[in-house]
Amino acid sequence: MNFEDLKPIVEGLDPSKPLVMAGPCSAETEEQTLSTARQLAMGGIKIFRAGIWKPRTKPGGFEGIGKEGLAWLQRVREETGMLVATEVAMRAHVLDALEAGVDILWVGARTSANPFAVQEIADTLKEAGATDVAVLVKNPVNPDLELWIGALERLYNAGIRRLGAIHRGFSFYGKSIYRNPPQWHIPIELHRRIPHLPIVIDPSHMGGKRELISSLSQQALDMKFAGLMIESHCSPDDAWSDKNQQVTPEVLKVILGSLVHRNTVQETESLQNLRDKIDRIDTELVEMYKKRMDIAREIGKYKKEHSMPVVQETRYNDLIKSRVAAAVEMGMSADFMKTILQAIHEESVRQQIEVLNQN
Ligand SMILES: O=C(O)C(=O)C[C@]1(C(=O)O)C=C[C@@H](O)C=C1
Repeated sequence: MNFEDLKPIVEGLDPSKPLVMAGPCSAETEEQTLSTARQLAMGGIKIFRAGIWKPRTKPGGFEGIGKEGLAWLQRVREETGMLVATEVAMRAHVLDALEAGVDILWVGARTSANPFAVQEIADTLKEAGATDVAVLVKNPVNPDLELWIGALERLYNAGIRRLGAIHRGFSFYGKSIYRNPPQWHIPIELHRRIPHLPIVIDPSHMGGKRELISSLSQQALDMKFAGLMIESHCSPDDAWSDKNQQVTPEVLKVILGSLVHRNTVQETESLQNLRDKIDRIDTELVEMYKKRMDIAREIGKYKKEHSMPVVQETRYNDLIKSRVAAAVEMGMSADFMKTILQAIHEESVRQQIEVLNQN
């Protein structure tokens, strides 16, 4: 599926600028919704987001104001002229949101991980003849690119052409500075696979902390993603959900104003020279890997003759330790070097198993 006939998420916005959606995690009261919306509109925001139905991890928390909040979104639309967006997770949400004239629906990370729920949303939109509404699909909580693409395909098959993706980072068990680590290679691969699909970055959910919003937004722009969805609340510390990751409209304006837009497409000779150097180094690297694999195969023969197991943990651990230390010394990250060594080791083991199985 090539998604070639996609339409813009919304009409009338400058396509050379990132699309910015902002608003509170949840619509809590009419006053909080409208006050936030008015301030955002004054700051130049054109798309207002607010959660009405909130899929929370555990029961007992604030699960969204429900249908009542849709009337507040309608008021936001009428008063400020902003477009409005909310999350839908099932048929009833879709029907209520469509009836209220919501412009953009998004499918949340917990829902996009469930093909039955996504299909229900897609079928409901098709049955309602609402294929011109914009739908953004958040990545599934787990880093499964195919599942994410599958969700997009279900909506595309239902006739949705104002389609986009939202990258909000992936669930993670353990310690990380991020609430949902970005794992940028996954949205980069999504862009490679579906180049026409706009991908909006959600730094609020990625970082989980307001201090990280600015740097994550800058990274998103530097990687040329299509837009940003940032949580903004008129009084973040009093928010009923996700208070740590929301900023006031005023702070949001400062963050957006300080982002650097690197839009130059012109390529000079000096850039070409640098790229030529990288090409040569990459060629050398590939040749070096080949040499390394040839030696690994020789070791494979030795292991076959001496009935030694292929994986040698002590050697492998020593090797990681020394290479990682050297890389860190040279200013590279330990994770980067570990990832490379793991990939090399995997291929080395694969080659040796091949040797072992030869007659
Ligand atoms: O030193 C060995 O025994 C090897 O087979 C080489 C090698 C490697 O690629 O560096 C591969 C597999 C082992 O687990 C350890 C190291």
